[in-house]
Amino acid sequence: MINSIMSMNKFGQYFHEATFTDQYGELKTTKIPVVQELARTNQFPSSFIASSSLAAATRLETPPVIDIAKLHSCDGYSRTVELQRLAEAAKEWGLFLIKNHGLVLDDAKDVIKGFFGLSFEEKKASVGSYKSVDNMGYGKNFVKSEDQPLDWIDRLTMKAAPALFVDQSTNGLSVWPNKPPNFRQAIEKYVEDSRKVLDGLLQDLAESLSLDKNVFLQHFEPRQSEIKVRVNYYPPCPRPDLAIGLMPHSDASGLTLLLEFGATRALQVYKGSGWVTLEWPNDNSLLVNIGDLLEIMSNGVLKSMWHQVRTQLDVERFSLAYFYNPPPHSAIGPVVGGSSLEEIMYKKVVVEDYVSNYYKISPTTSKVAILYAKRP
Ligand SMILES: O=C(O)CCC(=O)C(=O)O
Ligand SMILES: [Fe+2]
Repeated sequence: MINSIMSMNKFGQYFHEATFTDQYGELKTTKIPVVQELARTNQFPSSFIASSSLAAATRLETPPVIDIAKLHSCDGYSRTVELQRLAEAAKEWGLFLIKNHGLVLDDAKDVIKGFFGLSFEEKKASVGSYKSVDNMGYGKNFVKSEDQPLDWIDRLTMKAAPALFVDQSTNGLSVWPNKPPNFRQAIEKYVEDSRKVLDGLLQDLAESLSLDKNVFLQHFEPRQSEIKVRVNYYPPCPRPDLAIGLMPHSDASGLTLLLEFGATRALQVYKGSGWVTLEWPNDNSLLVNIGDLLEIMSNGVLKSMWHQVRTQLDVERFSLAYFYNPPPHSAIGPVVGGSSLEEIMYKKVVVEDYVSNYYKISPTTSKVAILYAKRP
């Protein structure tokens, strides 16, 4: 198998162009092989060998499962118990699965499969071309240099809200694919329906911490809050022992809602002192992550998680990560419970400043982006 490792310049045919600002402030463009095309021909360029050794996760665990029906229940006892479980999950794990959320996932899954089922040329034509410095569009995220180890992933990122957003960095080009023809409609429906679930969870999370139920939600102004949707495709990988699907990171979001299908046991979270592989029932469950912004807003009581994705030899995997953020120009800071004894861990930050610093310094080898908001 090892002789399938080849140098990158043999893969000139199918590539993404990643644009980044180098250490001297100059705009650079580099060519990145398209992993879906490499997987088709069972090729593994050495540029995909991860920099750190990929120790096998020692534990396989199912994250806490929160029942949305119980959170909405008229039965006060059921609701109180579920709120308590929610608080424990968000504090200890920084994530939880949700069930009985009422969301229909089939159309979103179908259009995602449909897009990645197109040929490379069709995919490129479907989304247009634009600079990817802002990590939008079809390509790769977090590419910052020509010699950085690459993730075994192809990604498609769109801004789904505010609805009328005109993005300067894409020079007016729409980053929504026009194939499959119902792609945008299906994802927008999923986004709008999910927003209600996330708004409810923001209230439930506040209540579970004995705070006023709107302390978090009030920052997510409905017309200006920002929603980015990132569709991740991890094709089968010839060397899952050497490559990483998605490098370790925390999300620079308020909340992230994650839908996965295809391979399971791929997402890992750093918990305690090691990586835990998440065992995820193959049903309608979705995963909710606490992002850095909610960690800041909760004064560090809720934790954003450090996570990564591993690849598999013969199974492909899809995921849709939905990043829910307060409006870019708004300022967020810790909401405290009213006790003057509580130590304030974070300062106020403007959301877009936080996010742009996050992208400026990523990728990082540990959870340091949040130091930007730490009080001295
Ligand atoms: O694919 C996954 O399970 C995780 C994706 C993710 O963490 C991200 O897109 O930020
Ligand atoms: Fe993530």
